Amino acid sequence: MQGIWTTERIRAAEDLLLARTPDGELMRRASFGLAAEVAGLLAENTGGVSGRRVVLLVGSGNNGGDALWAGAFLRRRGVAVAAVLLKPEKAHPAGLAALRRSGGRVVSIADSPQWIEKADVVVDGIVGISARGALRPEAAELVARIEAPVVAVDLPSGVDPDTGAVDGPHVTAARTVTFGALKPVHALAPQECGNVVLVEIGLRPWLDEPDLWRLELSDIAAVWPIPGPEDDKYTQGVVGIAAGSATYPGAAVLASGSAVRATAGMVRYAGHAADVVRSRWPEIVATGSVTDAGRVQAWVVGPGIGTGGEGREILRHILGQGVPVCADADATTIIAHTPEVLDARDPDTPLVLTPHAGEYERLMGRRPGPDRVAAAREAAKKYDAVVLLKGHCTVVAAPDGRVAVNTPRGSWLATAGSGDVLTGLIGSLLASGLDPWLAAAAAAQVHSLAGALAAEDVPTSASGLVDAIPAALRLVRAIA
Ligand SMILES: NC(=O)C1=CN([C@@H]2O[C@H](COP(=O)(O)OP(=O)(O)OC[C@H]3O[C@@H](n4cnc5c(N)ncnc54)[C@H](OP(=O)(O)O)[C@@H]3O)[C@@H](O)[C@H]2O)[C@@H](O)CC1
Ligand SMILES: [K+]
Repeated sequence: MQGIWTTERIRAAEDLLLARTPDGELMRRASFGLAAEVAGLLAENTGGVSGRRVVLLVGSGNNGGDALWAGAFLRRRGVAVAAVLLKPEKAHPAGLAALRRSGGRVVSIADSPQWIEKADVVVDGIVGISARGALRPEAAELVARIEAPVVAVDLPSGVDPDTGAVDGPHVTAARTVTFGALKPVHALAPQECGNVVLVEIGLRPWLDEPDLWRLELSDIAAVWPIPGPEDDKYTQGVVGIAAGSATYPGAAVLASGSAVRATAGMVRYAGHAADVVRSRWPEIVATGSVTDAGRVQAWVVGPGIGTGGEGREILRHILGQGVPVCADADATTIIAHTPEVLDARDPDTPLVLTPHAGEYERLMGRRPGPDRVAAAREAAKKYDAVVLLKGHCTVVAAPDGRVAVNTPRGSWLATAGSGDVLTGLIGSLLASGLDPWLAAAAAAQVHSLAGALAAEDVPTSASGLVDAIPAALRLVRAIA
C-alpha cells in the first residue's frame, strides 16, 4: 500500500529533517530530481534536451526556489531557461542567484507572454504545500497563456494540497514532481496532476502512519480469494444478493453476475427477479424471498429493491442475520429515511455503505463538500460502517479512521448499472471474510480496472464491466 500524508504532517517531518541537514541540501535534492524529470519530458516531446526552451513560473516561496534551482541544473544541459518572477522581491534568493550564475534569464511579467508561447515545457513553481485557494489573478493570467506541457513542482498550483479541490483558475500538469512523500492532492486530483513522480529526499523515516492509503495491485492480489486444494464451494464464502424487482431485474442480474465473476464461492439470489437471474446465471441458487434464501457469509442488499415497506423489511431481515452486509442504492435511502432499521444490526457485524454524493446528502443532511476524505470519515463514524463515497475518486473510510483513495483509470465507470457491479464485488469479498475496509477498497480498484479494460477507449456498459472482471483479476495476479 502506498502511504499519503497531509501537508501538516509533511511540514512537521520536513522540520525534523531540515534540522539535521545542511542548509539548502533538501532543496538541491528536490530540484535535481525535478530537473531530471523536466529534461525527460523535453526529450520525450521534442527528441532532445539541449537548445530546448523552458519557462519557469516562480512564486514567492520555496516552491519557486525549487523551480529556480532546477532551471540552473537545466542550463548545464544546454537548455534555454527563462524565469518569470511573480513577486520579484520575494523570489527565493539562493535559487535566483544560482539561475543567474548559470546564465538563465529573468523576464518581466510584461514580456513573459512571448516566452510562454515559445516554451517547450513550462515549470509551475507558483505555489506548493503552502497554497491556499485558486490561483491569484496575475498568476492565472500567465497560466491561461500556456500551451506547452506543464511540469508542476510538488503539486499543480491552484489545487488544494490536502483535498485536491479546485475552486477557480489552476494549473493542469502533464507531470507532477513531488518530494519525499505523496500528499492527498496526488491521489484526489489525478486529472490536474498528470503523471506523479516521487523524488526521494530522505523524508520517509520522519513520517509515521500515513493519513491515507492507496492500494497497489499487489495488495489486491494478496487478499483476493483464490481457492486452494482444500476449498469447496462453501469454504470460500457464500454471498447472498437481495436486489432487483420483477419489473426491474437489471440490478439483480448485474450484482449477481459480478459476484459470480469475482470469486469461486457460491452465490445465492433472493428476490422477485429469481427467474431472470437463474436464466442468465445458471450457477446461482435463486429463491423468491430473503427469508428462504439459506445460509450466506455476507449479504448485498439494495439495488432495485425499492424504498417502500417491502424494501425496508428485506433490509431489516438481512441486517439481523449477523453476517457482514453491503447496503447499496435503495438500501442507503431506506437507512437515511428510517435509521431505526439499523436497530436490527448486531453492532459487531460489519456494514459497508456505498453512497454517491446525493445519497450521502440523504444520510448526512448535507453534500460531501470539497473535503471528501473528511466527509467519508464523518459518515463512517456516524454509521459505524465502512463508507465508500463514490465520485471521480472513490474514498473508502473505516469507522476507525483508515481511509483509502482509489484514483480512477478514466471515466468509464460513469455508466448505468456500474454501481450494481461494484456492490457485487464488495459482497463477494465480504463473504470471503476479508476486512470490510480492505474489501471495499480492493473492490473499487478492480471495478475501475475492469472499466478501463472493458472500455479500451470507447464507452462500455455495466454488462461489459461484469464481463471484464476476469481479465481485471488476471492482470492483478500477473502484476503482483
Ligand atoms: N521545506 C522543505 O524542506 C522543502 C520544501 N520544498 C518545497 O517548498 C514548498 C513549500 O514552500 P513554502 O512553504 O515556502 O511555500 P509555497 O508553497 O512555495 O508558497 C509560497 C507562497 O505563495 C503564496 N500563495 C499562497 N497561495 C497562493 C495562491 N493560491 N496563488 C498564488 N500564491 C499563493 C503565499 O505567499 P503570500 O503571497 O501570501 O505572501 C505562500 O506563502 C514545497 O511545496 C516544495 O516545493 C522542497 O524544496 C523540498 C524541501
Ligand atoms: K506548483
